[in-house]
Amino acid sequence: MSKRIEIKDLDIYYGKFHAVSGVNMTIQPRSVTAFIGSSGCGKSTVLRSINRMHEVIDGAYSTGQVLLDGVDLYGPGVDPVRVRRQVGMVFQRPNPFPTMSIRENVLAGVRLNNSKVTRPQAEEIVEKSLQAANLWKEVKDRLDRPGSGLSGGQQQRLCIARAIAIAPDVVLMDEPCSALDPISTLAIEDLIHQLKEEYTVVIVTHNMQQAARVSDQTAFFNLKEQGKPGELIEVASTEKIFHNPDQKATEDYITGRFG
Ligand SMILES: Nc1ncnc2c1ncn2[C@@H]1O[C@H](COP(=O)(O)OP(=O)(O)OP(=O)(O)O)[C@@H](O)[C@H]1O
Repeated sequence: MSKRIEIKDLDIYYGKFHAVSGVNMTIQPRSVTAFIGSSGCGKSTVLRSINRMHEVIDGAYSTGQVLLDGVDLYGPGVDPVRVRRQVGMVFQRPNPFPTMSIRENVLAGVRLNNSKVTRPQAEEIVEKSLQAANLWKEVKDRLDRPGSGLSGGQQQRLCIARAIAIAPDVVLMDEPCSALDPISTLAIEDLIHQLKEEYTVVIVTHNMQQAARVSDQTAFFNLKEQGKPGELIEVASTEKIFHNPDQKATEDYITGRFG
């Protein structure tokens, strides 16, 4: 199920270092939002705050709210492990578990959440997730072979299958194509278009054309100056950000004048 994300007055710290300041934005269900901006402005940090992943770093914390269909992920009593079940994540480098088979890679998160999954249920989840990740046809005859034997692009689609196997509400992607060749990149971009039919998708990308191709909404982050926290400068439809942004800094970045 796809859910709406609302980020309210979000500040994020790594110990004493104030990494990101005052982020406010809404992300609609069944849409793709791209985070763009120069290196170090906090895109990955904000992305990771949407499933509380930044908290695994010692001393990291945040203030403000991240609401999923109105429920604050940082509210009292909310278990971060539960949050990570609702909000899946795909990383820059494909990271299948190398010794596990393709089948067991898809099921890894499912088994953590529910050890009682039956064999027929497991088979159904494997096929459905690999179909949804556009990988089924390529691997259906070798589900027992190691995930590490696949190409880089296939491994990334396997990681996407693993992320969606747990039926999350949101899929986060941190530069999912940066380690891939152009053909594999296009396969992942096609997949992102399909994923938004069922999920809320948020992607960090350094590739402007990719942001323009895959996203409905774009958020531009920037540093006011070195040493200051990153800020959300502007968020709007991708069409507007790329053709008629309100802020000069956005226009300068889009047109390659800086960043
Ligand atoms: N684990 C960490 N410990 C301390 N500081 C960190 C950590 N991770 C990130 N930072 C700092 O937080 C700021 C934001 O980093 P972040 O990785 O979110 O930026 P980014 O916009 O995603 O950058 P890039 O585009 O280079 O990936 C940077 O100053 C970075 O050095």
